[in-house]
Amino acid sequence: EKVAITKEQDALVKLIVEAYNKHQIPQDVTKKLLQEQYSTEENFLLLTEIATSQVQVLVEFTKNIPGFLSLDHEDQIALLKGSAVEAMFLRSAQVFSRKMPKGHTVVLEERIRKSGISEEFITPLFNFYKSVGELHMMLEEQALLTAITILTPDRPYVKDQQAVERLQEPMVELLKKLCVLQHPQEPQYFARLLGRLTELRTLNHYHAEMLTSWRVNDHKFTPLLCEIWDVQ
Ligand SMILES: CC(C)c1onc(-c2c(Cl)cccc2Cl)c1COc1ccc(-c2ccc3[nH]c(C(=O)O)cc3c2)cc1
Repeated sequence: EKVAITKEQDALVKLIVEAYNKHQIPQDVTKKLLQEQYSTEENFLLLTEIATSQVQVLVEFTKNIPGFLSLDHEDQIALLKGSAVEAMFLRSAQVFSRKMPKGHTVVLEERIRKSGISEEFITPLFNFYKSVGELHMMLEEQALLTAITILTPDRPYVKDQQAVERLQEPMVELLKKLCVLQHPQEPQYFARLLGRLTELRTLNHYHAEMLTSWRVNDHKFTPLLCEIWDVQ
């Protein structure tokens, strides 16, 4: 039967996209990608600054997700902590595929490759970036997929999982409809998007190892990253 977006769904996607566009890393932070030195230390410090700014952006985006602020406050924290790494992988991957301002993509890749991350994590990391790039996601899809990732009910320490499911389900239904409408020639497109969420979960594991190896080499993180990643 004909798939159609309801008035409510149209309002929801507009709210999510507006929040997604409104909260971006400030230019003065990302333009440092082109300016600072290229030592492993400098790269790590710059990526730490960008990640910290990205977390702040993520928190603001999350607060704009309809219904999120009505959740139990401890569950709000549990969802943010549980999804931060996945949301940042998704955001940095989308930025790669959306071709950042002149040359940022190449420079960001260079700095990630030379920031003290061991080779065994570099490969899955850039495979993920490539698989997201190949999807050529539209802005609405990127914004909804990020909101769906954040509203994952089975994160550690979430008490009222049903309340989170009630927020996530309409978003998944909406994304499914959008995929059918915007990619009619590719019936598997929605399934491929959800496949990325599964791949994101595996990256969480790699990231925990990345953090450990950085800490072993006495790398310092910012207070916000320590809080959201439970390090130091
Ligand atoms: C603490 C640092 C070293 C760190 O630890 N893990 C990761 C880490 C890593 Cl490498 C990979 C994936 C996830 C994490 Cl979470 C990072 C660096 O994290 C980020 C790197 C880049 C970006 C990012 C996001 C949006 C952007 N827009 C632009 C622009 O130019 O417009 C640049 C940019 C960069 C976000 C997080």
